[in-house]
Amino acid sequence: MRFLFPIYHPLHSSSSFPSLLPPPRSSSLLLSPLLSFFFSSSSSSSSSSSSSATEEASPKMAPCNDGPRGSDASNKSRVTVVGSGNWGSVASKLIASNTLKLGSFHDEVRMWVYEETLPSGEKLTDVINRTNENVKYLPGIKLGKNVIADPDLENAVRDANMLVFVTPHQFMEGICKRLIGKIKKGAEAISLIKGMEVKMEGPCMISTLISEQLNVNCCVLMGANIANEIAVEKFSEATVGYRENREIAERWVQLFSTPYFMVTAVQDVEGVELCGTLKNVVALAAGFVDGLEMGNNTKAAVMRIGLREMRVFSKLLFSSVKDNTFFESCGVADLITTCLGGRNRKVAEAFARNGGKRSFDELEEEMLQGQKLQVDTRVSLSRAIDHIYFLVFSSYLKGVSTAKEVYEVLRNRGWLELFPLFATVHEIAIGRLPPSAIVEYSEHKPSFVLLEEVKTGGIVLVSCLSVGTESMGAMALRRTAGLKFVAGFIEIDVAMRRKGRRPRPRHILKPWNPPNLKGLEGEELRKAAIEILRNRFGAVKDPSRRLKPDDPELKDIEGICVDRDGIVCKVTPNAGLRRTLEPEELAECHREMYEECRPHGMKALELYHRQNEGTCFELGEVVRASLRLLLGGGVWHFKFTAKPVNDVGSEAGRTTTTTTTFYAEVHEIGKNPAHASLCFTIDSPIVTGNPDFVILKDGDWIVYPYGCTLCERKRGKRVKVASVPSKSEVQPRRSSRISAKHQ
Ligand SMILES: NC(=O)c1ccc[n+]([C@@H]2O[C@H](COP(=O)([O-])OP(=O)(O)OC[C@H]3O[C@@H](n4cnc5c(N)ncnc54)[C@H](O)[C@@H]3O)[C@@H](O)[C@H]2O)c1
Ligand SMILES: O=P(O)(O)OC[C@H](O)CO
Repeated sequence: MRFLFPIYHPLHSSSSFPSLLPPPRSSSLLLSPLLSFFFSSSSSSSSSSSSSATEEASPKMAPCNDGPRGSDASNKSRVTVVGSGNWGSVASKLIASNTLKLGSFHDEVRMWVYEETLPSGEKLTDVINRTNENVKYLPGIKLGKNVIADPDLENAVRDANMLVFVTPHQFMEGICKRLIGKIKKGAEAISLIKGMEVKMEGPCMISTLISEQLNVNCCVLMGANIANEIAVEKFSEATVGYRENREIAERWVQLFSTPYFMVTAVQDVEGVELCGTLKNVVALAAGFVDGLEMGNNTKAAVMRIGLREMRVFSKLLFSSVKDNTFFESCGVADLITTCLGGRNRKVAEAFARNGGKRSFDELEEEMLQGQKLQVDTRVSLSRAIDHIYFLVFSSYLKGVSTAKEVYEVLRNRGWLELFPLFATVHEIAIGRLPPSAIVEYSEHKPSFVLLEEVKTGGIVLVSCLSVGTESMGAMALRRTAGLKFVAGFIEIDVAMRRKGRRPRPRHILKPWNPPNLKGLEGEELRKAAIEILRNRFGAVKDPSRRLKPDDPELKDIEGICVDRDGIVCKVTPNAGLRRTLEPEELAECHREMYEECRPHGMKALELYHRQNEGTCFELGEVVRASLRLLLGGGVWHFKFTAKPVNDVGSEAGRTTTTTTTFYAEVHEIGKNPAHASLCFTIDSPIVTGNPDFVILKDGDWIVYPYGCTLCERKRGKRVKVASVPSKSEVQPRRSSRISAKHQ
């Protein structure tokens, strides 16, 4: 028997496999107008069954035949495969077998070939078209007579409605550039490429690159798919990841599914793509273990840790990534197959056997027969540059370049210690560590645990420099450690800055701060903060000293972060912020905070306001009340327009209409809202003052710090225009104080 378990394969319901699954659904989804670009009216009226991509992955129920073969040719989908390597050729074979059967596709499948001259002197394209075999990348396998090799990229894609991208990822940027403006309007794309690009702005998934550059929707298809095995029709599975349009995902499922290639769809493009990408790094680790003959238990351990790093990394990069995706073919199955039988594993094993003395490039060239680059001296200059780039900077061995790319991300985001396996693999690959280091990182392991603890309500110690940075601290944490909500803060303002100026102590203390910090200001606060550093981290032996960014005493504190002004601005022993955010990132944090949190905050404020009509509150109370109403922690952002200052008793009766932005943060310790604390900071070019606030209502919210000074900019200078009354002058008419702390 070929399979150990019964399988219903819907595309071929005549399959001899017994069905365990429900019968195929009707084809109603295929009739959707959304798919009109795919389907002719005749094919729509087909009585065949449809596949249905569901949010939860489920075996697809694609029709045997989605329309009569005689469908109107003008409405049929044309498929082009961009790429013709080992997997590209197998993908073309799979697709070609289906386009012959499915009425809504043109029979012909175009396959773009990166032209090469074979040792015989013939062009690879000509040989493929003559023999129906990719003699270089998939020898011995007939692709199907309807696969037409085309060396002209622009020509190959011109008429395609469905584009399948399957080249080594390093080439995609160049390919996309060439294709801008050349793609048919309304075309759909899918990427089979395992890898990612790391740009200045951060990591970029290949599907995103394709979508953005070519202005197309792009799904992904990944899975446990060693091409040579699928080429000889050994059973395997794959996962299509889609963003929103599940009907399009179904169409891809239909195009790829065969009795020996079972495709399911999940609504998680990033998750699927990251699985396919990151498992290559783990496969290198597995190869090192094999090369060192460490045995199966060690290999399994490396795979488990690798899977965990894959999941954490993916979720930190994209909060939308779903856990279930890791149980699909693209996840654990691809990880296993690659760690058992992939090329990455194979070359990594040889690397370790050679004690890391022979480079990956050298081994790859020697071992991956038929799948390595041969520089063609007759290629054009741009091709030659591509070749050189390819030889120098990249490798067919996706794992090696992906390990480097992942490492870049980890380093940029301060996550290196959170991902010891990923980091170690790269360091071994570049010769910085010996292969044996693959099992020597266990001391870093607690980082994971603590990261997760933080997520579920642990305490993060944060020290912030100045007004505004506490919000940023929260956002920075969210960015660098991927925390959805910051569980709690202790803020300490440890040092002051600006040369030549007397340090101006500021403090923003949380009600739940440890007693030794509460109410402290200035020098006292600084000393207390240093005490924390001393006691908790064993740093800062001389408390009278000002801390510096590169202070040797801070060097061993995990997670220390020093801000641009040279102030220790954050200590997160385990949460992951290892650097100061760049200005653009700060701006991004502001934006995120605004977009994500504003609706909740405004809703809460409005609700509270309605319940307390005409009352004058402290902002803190409103926020505390908001917290109670929403029963949640988090970081909320409020934006207020400052009203004429005479509303709050301006001296001169002058007005200012500058928009002022406040950030209100609500922190939660554990899940108990009664233990919530809050802080709020003001980030405004016009308002200075201490962090107590008054709100007056006059058609709109007006929020000012008590006793603040309102200024206007005149000829570049700040000029005082009004003072807001002090707290004692503005007594709330009705105080509904809710002591947020430890009630
Ligand atoms: N091979 C597999 O088993 C397998 C399985 C699943 C996914 N994948 C993924 O599919 C993608 C393609 O891999 P593959 O195995 O088809 O390729 P491959 O490694 O077998 O072949 C490399 C391909 O790159 C082409 N190439 C060389 N220089 C080029 C250039 N300058 N510009 C454009 N193309 C150039 C070659 O012509 C060849 O088609 C990769 O992302 C890989 O991770 C591979
Ligand atoms: O041979 P590898 O290591 O490139 O892996 C091949 C495929 O990605 C397995 O799914």
